[in-house]
Amino acid sequence: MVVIYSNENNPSALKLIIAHNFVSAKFDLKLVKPNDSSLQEPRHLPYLELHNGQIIFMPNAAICYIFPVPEKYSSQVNELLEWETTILSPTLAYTIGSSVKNETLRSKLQAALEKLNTKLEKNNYLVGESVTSADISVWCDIFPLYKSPELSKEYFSALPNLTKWVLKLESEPQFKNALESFKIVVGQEAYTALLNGARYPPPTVTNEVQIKEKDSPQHQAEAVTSEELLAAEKAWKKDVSQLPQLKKHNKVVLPVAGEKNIFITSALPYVNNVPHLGNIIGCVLSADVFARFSRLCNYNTLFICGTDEYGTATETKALEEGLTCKEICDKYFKIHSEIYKWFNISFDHFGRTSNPEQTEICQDFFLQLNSNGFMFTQSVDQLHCEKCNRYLADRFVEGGCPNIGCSYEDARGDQCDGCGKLVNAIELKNPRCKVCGSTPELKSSTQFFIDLPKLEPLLRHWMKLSETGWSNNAQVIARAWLKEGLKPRCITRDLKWGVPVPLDGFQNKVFYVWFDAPIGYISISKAYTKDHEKWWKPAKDTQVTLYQFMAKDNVPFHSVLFPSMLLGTNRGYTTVSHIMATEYLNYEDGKFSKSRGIGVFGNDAQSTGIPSDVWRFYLLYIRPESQDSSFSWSDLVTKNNSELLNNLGNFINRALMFAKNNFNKTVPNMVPTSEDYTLLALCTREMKAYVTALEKGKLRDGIRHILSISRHGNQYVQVNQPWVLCKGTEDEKTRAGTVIGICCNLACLIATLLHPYMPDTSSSLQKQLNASTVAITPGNVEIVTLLPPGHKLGDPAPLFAKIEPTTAEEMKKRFAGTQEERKNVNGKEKGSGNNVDVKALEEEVAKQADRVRQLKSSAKEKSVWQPEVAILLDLKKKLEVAQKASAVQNNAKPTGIPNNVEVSGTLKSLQDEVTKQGLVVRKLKEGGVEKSLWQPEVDKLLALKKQLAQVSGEPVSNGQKNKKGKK
Ligand SMILES: Nc1ncnc2c1ncn2[C@@H]1O[C@H](COP(=O)(O)OP(=O)(O)OP(=O)(O)O)[C@@H](O)[C@H]1O
Ligand SMILES: N[C@@H](CCS)C(=O)O
Repeated sequence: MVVIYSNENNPSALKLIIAHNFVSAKFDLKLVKPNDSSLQEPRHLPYLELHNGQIIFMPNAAICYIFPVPEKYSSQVNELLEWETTILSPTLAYTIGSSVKNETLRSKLQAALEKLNTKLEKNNYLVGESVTSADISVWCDIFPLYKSPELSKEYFSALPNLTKWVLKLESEPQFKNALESFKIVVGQEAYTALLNGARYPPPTVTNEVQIKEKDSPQHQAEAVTSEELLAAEKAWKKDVSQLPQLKKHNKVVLPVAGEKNIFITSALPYVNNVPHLGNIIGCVLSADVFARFSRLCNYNTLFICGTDEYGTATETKALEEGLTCKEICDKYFKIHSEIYKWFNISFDHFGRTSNPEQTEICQDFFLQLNSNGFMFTQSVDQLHCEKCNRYLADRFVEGGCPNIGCSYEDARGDQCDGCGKLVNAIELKNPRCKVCGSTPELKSSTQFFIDLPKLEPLLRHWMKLSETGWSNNAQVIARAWLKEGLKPRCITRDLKWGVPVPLDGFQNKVFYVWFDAPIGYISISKAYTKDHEKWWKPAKDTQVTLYQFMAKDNVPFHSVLFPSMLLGTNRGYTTVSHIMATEYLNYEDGKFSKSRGIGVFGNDAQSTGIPSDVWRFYLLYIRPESQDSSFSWSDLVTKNNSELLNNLGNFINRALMFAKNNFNKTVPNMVPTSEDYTLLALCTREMKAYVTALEKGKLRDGIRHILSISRHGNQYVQVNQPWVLCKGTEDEKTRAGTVIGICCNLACLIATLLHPYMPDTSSSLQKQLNASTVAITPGNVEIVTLLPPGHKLGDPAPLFAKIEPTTAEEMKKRFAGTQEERKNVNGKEKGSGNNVDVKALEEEVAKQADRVRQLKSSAKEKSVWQPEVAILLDLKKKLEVAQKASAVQNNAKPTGIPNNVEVSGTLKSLQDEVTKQGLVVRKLKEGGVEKSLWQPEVDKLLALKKQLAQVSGEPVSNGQKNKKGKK
């Protein structure tokens, strides 16, 4: 059951109730007292508690969760919601809620209402043709204003569209019903409550709470307790020379007795393609943020990963590219390594499962489990293709889905993309070999099985002790597996590419990829250090905590199969204590897919010119933590421009520029008042919540707490107006110094907190502050004076650049379809379409060149025009490809193709020919035949590839000959 928790009269709760009235799902509403000790930290009311215990605190996020925004309006709605949070709501609170009248704020409120009035000139709703979250949120803000006759007269009399809209919504059943069931106060009282913290109820009774009314309006609509205030003051005055220093990172990290030893792995990516954004956030990026945070806490941290190179995913790719499996692994290992480097993933070691250590450890594991009685053999029916003379691994066979109710024709041998369910290859209807298309036959073969039912009692006992630290989905998935009862699992295959089974009679078989893949964690750490057993079999006085990051589909293997293997050896291996599994990231509401080439891939991200830190930020901001989430280009642009540029960047740049221009790049003398300690107390709250979130692996929440600190900072600057104070009396000048000094210190704190999320930005900010990263002490989170008065700052520079909103549409177009289709530049094989594409691209290039020229001549920073230059270069490259392809089509047959190779006319059939010829070459090479026999076939393959390259405009994908430069 989803529950809305609120105190009485809370206007933000009204928002959630209205949103709830728009959907059929039924939630519970629980009215609570702000000082109820069972309230979830940080006790912001209202909040939404989901089925899985997840809490959503931000009212706008909760509205969008309850009543999702239609995709096509998401960017407009998000922009309005952002404006509501940062401008409308605080302006209302300060202007109407404060007893002190302020003309500047009054006109700001008037301007905000006028903006809404203009928006509603031609429309019935703020966005689109029906109510969205934006209408609900804004309406609840201004309804109490409209309901006060006096205030209504003052603010609404000249705003007919806005008035009409308020009344129209009030009469709609969802609004009417909510107002009847949940009373709110109207008029000034509503906004005073907002200003004084009704929205953020304090944890203790009101008389202990500092609610201040001064001459100027408060900078926060929140209250802090006297304890929080005292603690903030004490921390600020602390002698910082005693603080723990950040430990130096050892070249080889080993666990140490008595210390916190954190061992982190991220799922080992297959080498069947470039990783896409889903793979990146699901595994390596999430693990990286956690590893960086762990190092910031001075924990002894080891982070390893590597490519998962065996199995049919590799074989399929090898066939597709006409390379050997080894060549595919080498090629993609390099590509993966480069992409992760670009994303700044801080592995201590990035290895590969094709290393010799893998064979040694994997075979040893098997023999040990076998001798412990956890293996048995059994005859298995498998599909065999006579024509290819091989057993067909799951990925090499396709056919009709056997699952009831699904009629998908192209189900894979392991899983059906139509219904998403697992498939047993031998049950496929009308199976066909993916390589040659012929119908395979059923044949028997003896295989090894791991006896999971026999291991089940050990596993159950272990799981009871371990699962509490797992993400919720990991617990649910693992329990579901156990509930069904474990079944034996076949762990050998009749394939060549893999770790050979080390037993007589089985030499032609290899281990199934999911038996060997998790062993990769051990072999990769062995490749990193010969002392790897200190991590895997720690001494009695040394505690190692293993965190494993992955997406949900990997959970069964990490929660059931691998632990069973480890327990079954009975050698005291370290087992996982925290399975940190994400849900799935979707691509603009479709599914990312590596094998099908759908979505944005690591190299695509690089080619956009958007810095890797912005990618990291956005992926973490939308991390699919408790449910699937969607990557959307327009949302990426909105979040960059609102959160990074307008919020975070604006706060930091404002503070540092002000210090440069008015205080000679030096932290001024600071004389903090209780108002400043209130700010510090609020930021301490956010910092504590940040540490708690990160410790639990709630990376998505962590970044929001950093953004809240800069939001507090922006409000503080806005209210204190140091630019005015600076021109005033000596006291006012001192006050300006205090404000700016505190802001520089908050910027320094942000630089540290940002390090796990945006390492480049963090170090660039540190350079601007002339400071270094400080350690975080999770047991004692406080804000100290990191930059004392007199500290010399560096040179300020903008941290983020605006991304033009038009970029979203451009990128959406550019990355539509599959990787293959993109390479083909909008379907060259359709013949006449080509010249049109060339023309369209020429126009795009001209337009983009103009944009770049204008930006450069407007003397904007390089960081502003650089992304646009990258887009231009990419467009030019595409144009060149399209021009070449167009020339090929117009000339019927490309030059340089030997006569024995026919030009097939279509790109698709050429690709098929390359795949088939690749298979012929591979079979000959792997079959050990003489070079004189396979060389002519290699030549034919190269000629075909060349022809394909000319038609597709892509460079020839090299075989060894090219690599060695012999050609
Ligand atoms: N959309 C996604 N969101 C988050 N994690 C993902 C997503 N897709 C895959 N992963 C994770 O990335 C890793 C590699 O996945 P995999 O190679 O199977 O990619 P894939 O795109 O799902 O493959 P395919 O569609 O080709 O079967 C796995 O740990 C998987 O859980
Ligand atoms: N290669 C697997 C993970 C192995 S740990 C995957 O990418 O899903």
